[in-house]
Amino acid sequence: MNLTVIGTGYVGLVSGVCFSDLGNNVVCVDKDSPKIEMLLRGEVPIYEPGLKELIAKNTAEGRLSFSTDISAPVQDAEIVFIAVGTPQLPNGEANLQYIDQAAREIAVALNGYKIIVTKSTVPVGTNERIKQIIGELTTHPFDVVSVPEFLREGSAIKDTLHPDRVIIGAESKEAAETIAVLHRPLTSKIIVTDIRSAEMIKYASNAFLATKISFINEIANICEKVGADVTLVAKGMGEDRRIGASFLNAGIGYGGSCFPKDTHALIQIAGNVEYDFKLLRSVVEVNQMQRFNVISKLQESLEDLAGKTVGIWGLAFKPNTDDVREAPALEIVPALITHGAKVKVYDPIAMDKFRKEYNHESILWSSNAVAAAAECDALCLLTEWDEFVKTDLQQIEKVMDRPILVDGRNVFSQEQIEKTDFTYYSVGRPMMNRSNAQKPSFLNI
Ligand SMILES: NC(=O)c1ccc[n+]([C@@H]2O[C@H](COP(=O)([O-])OP(=O)(O)OC[C@H]3O[C@@H](n4cnc5c(N)ncnc54)[C@H](O)[C@@H]3O)[C@@H](O)[C@H]2O)c1
Ligand SMILES: O=c1ccn([C@@H]2O[C@H](COP(=O)(O)OP(=O)(O)O[C@H]3O[C@H](CO)[C@@H](O)[C@H](O)[C@H]3O)[C@@H](O)[C@H]2O)c(=O)[nH]1
Repeated sequence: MNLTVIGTGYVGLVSGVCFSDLGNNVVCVDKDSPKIEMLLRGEVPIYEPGLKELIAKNTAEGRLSFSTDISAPVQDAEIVFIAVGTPQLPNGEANLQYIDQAAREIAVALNGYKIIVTKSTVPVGTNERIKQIIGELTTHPFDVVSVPEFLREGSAIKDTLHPDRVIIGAESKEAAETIAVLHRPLTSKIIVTDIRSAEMIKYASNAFLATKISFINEIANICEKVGADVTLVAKGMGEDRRIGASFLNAGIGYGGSCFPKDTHALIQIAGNVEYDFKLLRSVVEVNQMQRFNVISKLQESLEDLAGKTVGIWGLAFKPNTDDVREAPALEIVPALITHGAKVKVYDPIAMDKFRKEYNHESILWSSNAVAAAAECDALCLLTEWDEFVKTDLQQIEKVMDRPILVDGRNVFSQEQIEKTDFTYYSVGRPMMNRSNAQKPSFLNI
């Protein structure tokens, strides 16, 4: 099929590239000309494992191209995807200005029947709004279909090529069938719904996952007070198939471009119909507090942070991405500086993006993990990059001024810590050090 994708960000680029890899002809369009120029030079504007290779392969085979012009690609396409951003407005609602603009541009370019697929995450009723905007500007026939996207950054290609399910929200049976045919090579689990339900499935899914994270983080906070270990608790809970083991990793809370904005948007969607989504408001509040547990633990171990040097491992909101949108590091690093600390930071990929969002004279930008730990009074792990997880902690403690480690993602085991002199704080697990003999863990018996 001939496809055009409007918006060449994490979702549009990955979807376009994967559809081309399945044999479709795809044009990825973006109004950001430096981004398109990079792609035309064979460079990739975002970091996503495997993406560069897949772009090179499909451009070389002539199925994938890039453009800043929307007209010709829309005219040549049977299906036009909208994958533009829907960022958060100050009041929490989704900003639909990019959606509206894309809809107007598609309408003006139309030259005959097309299916317009919304992949962006949009509030309930937005696809009807897109239909109205386009309908007012064209006499050509078209259908609007909602196909919300569920990919995760860092595993976006795998998620796109092997989705758990594909949701198709449509008014037209024929349009739904065409979109189902396009997705059938990816999965047999295709669920067709009305458009409003499809829009709601996306927000409800993200809100539920965010709820799981805030739930386990609160359990972790209680575990710390009662002397239980949240990793064992999560393991025990997760074996119950009704609960499931995923998204029960306690830590410093969720970040990223989706959960924070989509939970706020759903609270607003509910509020607009006079429903107070109390549970979700608490999920957001718990998440906001959780990241500052790192600061409390540093204060517990160092007392006054003024004049201390703290190493930070990880700036991206999760591993395997360069995305720092709503990353916990963007609040933790400034908070440390406000308390008077010097901060040495290192991330394998996200340093440049972080620096664009936040820079300060109290930050030392380190070139590797060991350098970020060197001469520090304490070290905090904020993102569980493999590089940190596989580090030799004995080497790290040697380069530090004081062996204090705050692990915001629970990546190190009791056995690893016992081989060191670290005073080790994690989330929902007991503090460990040489003088604090731990009860054995029974996890592997
Ligand atoms: N990032 C994710 O992991 C993810 C996953 C699922 C769903 N989503 C949703 O998908 C949507 C896109 O997210 P993203 O992270 O890919 O955004 P992004 O900010 O990375 O990319 C959006 C792109 O759209 C372009 N754009 C905006 N208006 C345009 C127009 N009129 N014409 C052409 N290009 C235009 C921008 O220049 C930008 O490059 C959002 O609604 C988001 O909530 C994101
Ligand atoms: O047990 C867990 C799982 C995740 N996280 C955190 O939650 C955030 C989000 O992680 P993840 O969901 O893996 O990444 P995203 O790329 O933000 O993907 C989410 O948001 C996307 C955008 O809507 C959806 O498409 C995906 O299905 C949804 O998982 C990150 O900060 C993680 O560190 C935890 O703290 N504990």
